[in-house]
Amino acid sequence: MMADRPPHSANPEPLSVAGLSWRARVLTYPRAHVLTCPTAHGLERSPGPFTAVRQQGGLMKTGHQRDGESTVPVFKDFRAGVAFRDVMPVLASRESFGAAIDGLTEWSTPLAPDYVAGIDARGFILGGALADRLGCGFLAIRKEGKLPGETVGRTFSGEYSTDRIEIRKDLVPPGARVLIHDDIVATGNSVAAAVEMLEELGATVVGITCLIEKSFLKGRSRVSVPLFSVYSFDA
Ligand SMILES: O=P(O)(O)OC[C@H]1O[C@H](OP(=O)(O)OP(=O)(O)O)[C@H](O)[C@@H]1O
Ligand SMILES: Nc1ncnc2[nH]cnc12
Repeated sequence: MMADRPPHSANPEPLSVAGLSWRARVLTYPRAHVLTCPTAHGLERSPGPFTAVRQQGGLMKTGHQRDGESTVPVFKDFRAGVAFRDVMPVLASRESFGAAIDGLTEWSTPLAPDYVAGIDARGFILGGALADRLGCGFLAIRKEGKLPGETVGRTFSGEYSTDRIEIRKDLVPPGARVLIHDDIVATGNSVAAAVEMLEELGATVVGITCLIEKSFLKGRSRVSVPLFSVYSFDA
């Protein structure tokens, strides 16, 4: 099945992303291809271009931003002395946004989720785009007090704050296959709380994706489901 995704009419010229043109990326990850991807049904599939990009030293490189350090700058005095990684430049760049969503889609497709659950608030941005690429519904895991109706929730502490997150009970069918997405996994306590809440509702959490992982905090050890990060920082 080939592309049914409309051309990117605002930017018709091909863009270079790690040696791949925008046109090539569109053809590689068309909506129709994602929806019918053989791996979603347990068959083999050759690695896509994002795999090749990640093999070049472990960090995604784009034509404009050469490495993760410059793409995801650190602000040291922003929140309680934590090395705050700002995702906004990644999202602001059409190229790095596109390459990130390609990578997240490539990794998630074989897991065949029914829903992407994004964590309030930054997890909604790429989480929503990913749900659309995967042909999934989107579940909002919100901060305390934002959702009507019956909810389940968990309270946890992260790098710089203590928060409570909640999800509506009635929107998660028992047995649903759910992929969790957040912008950053630091301590891992947010995604661990999200896994617990979804499992309490009878869902199966098939995987976790994030844009950035502070791998030295070992957040992925807090969960027992596969976790994928676009950028991983070990300091
Ligand atoms: O792995 P952890 O240590 O739990 O940290 C990761 C979480 O911390 C941030 O949440 P914050 O409440 O600051 O997010 P927002 O700006 O998206 O509201 C981030 O968006 C993740 O949700
Ligand atoms: N170091 C960090 N930078 C940005 N967002 C975060 N959320 C939790 N830790 C963070």
